[in-house]
Amino acid sequence: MESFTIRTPCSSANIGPGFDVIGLALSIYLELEVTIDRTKTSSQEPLNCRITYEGQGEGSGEVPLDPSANLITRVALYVLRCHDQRAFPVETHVHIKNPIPLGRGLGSSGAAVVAGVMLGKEVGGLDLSLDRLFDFCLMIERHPDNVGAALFGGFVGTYLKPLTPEDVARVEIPLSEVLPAPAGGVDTGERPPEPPHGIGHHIKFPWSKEIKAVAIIPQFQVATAKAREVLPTHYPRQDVTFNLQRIALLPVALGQSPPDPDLIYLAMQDKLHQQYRQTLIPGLQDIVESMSPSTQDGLLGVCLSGAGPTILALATSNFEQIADRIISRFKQEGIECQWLLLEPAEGTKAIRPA
Ligand SMILES: Nc1ncnc2c1ncn2[C@@H]1O[C@H](COP(=O)(O)OP(=O)(O)OP(=O)(O)O)[C@@H](O)[C@H]1O
Ligand SMILES: N[C@@H](CCO)C(=O)O
Repeated sequence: MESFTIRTPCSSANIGPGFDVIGLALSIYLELEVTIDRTKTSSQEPLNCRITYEGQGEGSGEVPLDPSANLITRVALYVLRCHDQRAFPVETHVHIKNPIPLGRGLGSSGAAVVAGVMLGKEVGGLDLSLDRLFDFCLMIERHPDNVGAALFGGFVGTYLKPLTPEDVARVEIPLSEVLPAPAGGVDTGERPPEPPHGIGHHIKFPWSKEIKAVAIIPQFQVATAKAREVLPTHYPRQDVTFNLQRIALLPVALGQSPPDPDLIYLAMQDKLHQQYRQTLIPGLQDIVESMSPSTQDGLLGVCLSGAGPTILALATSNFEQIADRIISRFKQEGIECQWLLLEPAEGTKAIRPA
């Protein structure tokens, strides 16, 4: 019996001004426990793959367990089919352990996509570099910040290379043509469109060891697609300049030891997405504007995590006090929250027993 575990961190995208650019991998991990029984020659399971989901896991009862409908296994099948493997090896079992809350701004879909490409690589015995896996991720999740952080780990800046018009057309292929058909769909035997080479790139930034991340997680979901629909298609020039000025500071400010709270607070301001998402996340604007290092000891800065509704506070101390203030502000809106103290995490790994 062959067995291995894939471990992928959650992530917080944007960190204020770095919309669709900056990502931070954080210490909650999606784990896939994978076994392949190579002694079997045939399987009763659809696509030779049985999925089980840890009972208490986030998304349990919500996430489909059919391998042609589950995001993780659909992504793995996409990678396999690009390499002329139509199904999983006989007989594959994927047990999903997921503590990452879904639709909360902690990169659950990014983690699922990254875990999926790694699953495809491992079960298919494919020789694919992390950079090539990033290309596959970007055919599915079109903004690079969450998948870049989840794949490579740490605090990253991500960027897309300018593509030829032909490649632009290829990356804009509808998801339905990239991912295998969901349950009930017919396998036409066709090869899906492969990603162009080197679509996405990343650079790792230093992270000051003193800085921890307090994640305040409201008990409601905001789908990323919805949180992108509320954004304008055009921005005033002064708002773009505002973000450019801050993005130039952010990686330097968060890498300095000891951290400079006033610089970090300034560097985490945003005018491109947070104010528009207030319509979906009651209290958001007040939370990011009302707390600062001068009113709260230990605080460095506050922002929306990804597309929300989670709030990310960066801090060096007084974590519980900071979380309590944000939780009580959400309470005024009738919203309950939980909070977690998180640290930067390493990237995705496939771990095989020694
Ligand atoms: N472990 C998982 N297994 C299968 N599907 C998942 C899993 N995790 C997330 N998903 C899918 O991703 C969706 C959530 O993705 P969405 O992009 O809306 O939010 P998010 O990734 O949690 O937040 P953000 O992108 O703002 O950080 C879920 O509704 C589900 O369809
Ligand atoms: N950069 C993305 C992250 C969410 O997945 C956004 O803010 O929409």
